[in-house]
Amino acid sequence: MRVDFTKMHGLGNDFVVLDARARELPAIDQDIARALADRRTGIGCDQLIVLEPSDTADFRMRIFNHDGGEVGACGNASRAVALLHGSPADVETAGGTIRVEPANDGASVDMGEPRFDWDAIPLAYGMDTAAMPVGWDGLDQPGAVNVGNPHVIFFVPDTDAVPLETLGPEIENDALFPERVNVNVATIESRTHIRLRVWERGAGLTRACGTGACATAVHAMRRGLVEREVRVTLPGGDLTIGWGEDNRITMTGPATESYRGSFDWSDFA
Ligand SMILES: N[C@H](CCC[C@H](N)C(=O)O)C(=O)O
Repeated sequence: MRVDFTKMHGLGNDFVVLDARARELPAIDQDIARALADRRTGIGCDQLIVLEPSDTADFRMRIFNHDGGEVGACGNASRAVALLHGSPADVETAGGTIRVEPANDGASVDMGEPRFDWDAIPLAYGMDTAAMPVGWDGLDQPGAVNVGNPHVIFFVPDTDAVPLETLGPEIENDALFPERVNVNVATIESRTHIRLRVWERGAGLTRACGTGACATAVHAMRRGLVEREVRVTLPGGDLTIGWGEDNRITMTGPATESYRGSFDWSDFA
């Protein structure tokens, strides 16, 4: 069975997008997702995105990390899907329903409301998620926010000085995080500018993480460190994050279609 795909990215965080809204695809499992995401033997991407019909929204977006794990949110992919869809839409995800609005060379996404309760992150036991009494090798007193997926956020003097390639997986897989976690290290450059690097759960170091930018901005706002709209600079570029009086997070930034292709399903199944 030949299957079409669209290769896309948001600030270098890249995706293989399969559109199963008009044509049903065979069942996708962790093994197939991992095989397609593999950069050596597959098509290669940080996340595999599958669009499907939905009973509760305009359509459904399923998100599989590079390691095959299915997760609840992907900010950069939400903008890519907005560009692909071409008009405003409500999109069902495992982490909640979001609203995407395509704009010139990207999109704005209403990512919904952040969750701060320890058991909504989730954490293995109760604590103050605005200033957690934990630390790892010089990274301490983080915050935690769920924006459809779990994030832990550390403020540091210099994001580039943090050995995220070793500390990231250590924290990602710590027993404190029963569903693992995305690890954010951020520097507050000003009241309207944050610099951010992310070790992503199930994908490792990526060029950008949209939900990481949302979680980090909201945590910094919660601590009173920045205004309610900030520019977040990731290795791949900038996103604008707002946290409205309605408690909803808005993320605005670029999205890019790289190329279109097709593959034979039996090569990966
Ligand atoms: N690694 C994330 C999913 C992708 C998030 C990131 N690519 C984004 O743009 O939000 C997780 O396991 O929750």
